[in-house]
Amino acid sequence: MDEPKVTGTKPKMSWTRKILLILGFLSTLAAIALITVAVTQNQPLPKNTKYGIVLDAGSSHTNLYVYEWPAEKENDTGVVQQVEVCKVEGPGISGYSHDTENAGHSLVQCLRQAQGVIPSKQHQETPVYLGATAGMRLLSLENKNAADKVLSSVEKTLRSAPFNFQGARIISGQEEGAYGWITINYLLGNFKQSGWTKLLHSLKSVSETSGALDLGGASTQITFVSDESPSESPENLLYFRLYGKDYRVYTHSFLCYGKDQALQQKLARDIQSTESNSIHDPCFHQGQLYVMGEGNYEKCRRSIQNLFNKTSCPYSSCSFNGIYLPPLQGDFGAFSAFYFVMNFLNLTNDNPFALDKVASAVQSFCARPWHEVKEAYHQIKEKYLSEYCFSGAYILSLLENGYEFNKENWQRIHFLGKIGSSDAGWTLGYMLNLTNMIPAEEPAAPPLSHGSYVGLMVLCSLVLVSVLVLAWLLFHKPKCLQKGIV
Ligand SMILES: O=P(O)(O)OP(=O)(O)OP(=O)(O)OC[C@H]1O[C@@H](n2cnc3c(O)ncnc32)[C@H](O)[C@@H]1O
Ligand SMILES: [Ca+2]
Repeated sequence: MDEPKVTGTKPKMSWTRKILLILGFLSTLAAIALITVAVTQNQPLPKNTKYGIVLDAGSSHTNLYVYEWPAEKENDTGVVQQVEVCKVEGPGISGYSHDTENAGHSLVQCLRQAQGVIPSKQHQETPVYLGATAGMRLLSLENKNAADKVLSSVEKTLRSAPFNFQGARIISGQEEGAYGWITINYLLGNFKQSGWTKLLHSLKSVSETSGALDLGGASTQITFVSDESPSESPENLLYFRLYGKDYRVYTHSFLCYGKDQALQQKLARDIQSTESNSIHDPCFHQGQLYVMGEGNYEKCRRSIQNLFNKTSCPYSSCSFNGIYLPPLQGDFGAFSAFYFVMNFLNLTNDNPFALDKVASAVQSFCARPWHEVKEAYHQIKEKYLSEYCFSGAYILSLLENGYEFNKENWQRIHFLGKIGSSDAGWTLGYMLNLTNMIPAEEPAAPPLSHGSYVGLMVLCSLVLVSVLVLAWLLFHKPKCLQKGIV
């Protein structure tokens, strides 16, 4: 058998193989360079943060909120968050009706605090808004001139701050309700309508937004999506188109049914109905000063119930005072004094209690003598402490007798103070609206994030190298395999 001839010269490489070899080598180098550049050089751009300030000029006090958000994502839902809150010293601005000049001055310290939070080079571009609520609504009804002077005073101070002043005005009860509803649903991510969330929402039969219950010092609001059609009371309806979806929202604001005004209404009734010189009030702890507390929850509930006129209703259903209320729909977020009081009584939904348990907890608290309560909670401001019994009973009356929550739907109320880092309240929704940050249509899909971009680069490079290596192996079969010699 002839042996294969062995010659001293190496077999010559074909041109195709040479080109492939060079290409393979260059591609490998390119892929290594790409990966190195993607991982080491392509860092995300420095964060471009924007800021906004809203002052909530409530009846009991003013709060200043600073919000921040990434500039490139401002139209996304859920990206704005609270970074600072400053409680203004002293009363709400309506408390300056006899000292109007000083209303503005009271805000100076909190404005300084905001200057410390926001980088100075961004002060001029940062919008600042002030919205006044029920205290100023009442003052404006009683004394329009004093209310105007208070507003001019706060405007003067806000204009002299280094921010971009955008207005100081009294907002309506409907706006207060609507912006509170927008705030909590924005923060809860209920407006998110992309990918899986969209699919889930379309499968869910329950309401996909949460109703809002706000209890202030001078007014209270109830706001929720209502499918009741046609509405018996169109003036209570608002229509929104947010992130590509339509919402039909019922809202009502009850002036004088905030917890301070309700207490005043009740005490005024007590005074009218008493013949003696001192008031015996079942809503205050026994032994309390000024008002002779009786610590009687049941009697307290009965006397509060008189504040809600349920005798006439021109509609198929009413809350109270002849105001239309459609059937309650979905879950509710209850904030401001709803939360302060229930949180103090340890009755928030972190440990959900049935309605009768809540009532008996308030009952036992009311029954404790004042000296014992004062000793047990000496760290709590006496004004708040002395009123928790009344406030607990008032909240239950408002929810049960006013809005007709019952033991079946009670668990649908969630008492919440904050959502993430942001306080629940109307201010965030107000700013989102005024800065056009809640688009009517869903924003276009965002471009790739930095992480996804790097990942994709690495993956493409690896695929490229693998393909070239495979091609090389196929073309570069050892001679023996090509000739079928094993
Ligand atoms: O909305 P309006 O009616 O204008 O009032 P407001 O904005 O001033 O009302 P808040 O929600 O700030 O407070 C509601 C009530 O709760 C009281 N309050 C505030 N902080 C509290 C706390 O920590 N504990 C108990 N009560 C509190 C406050 O005095 C009011 O009576
Ligand atoms: Ca308020």
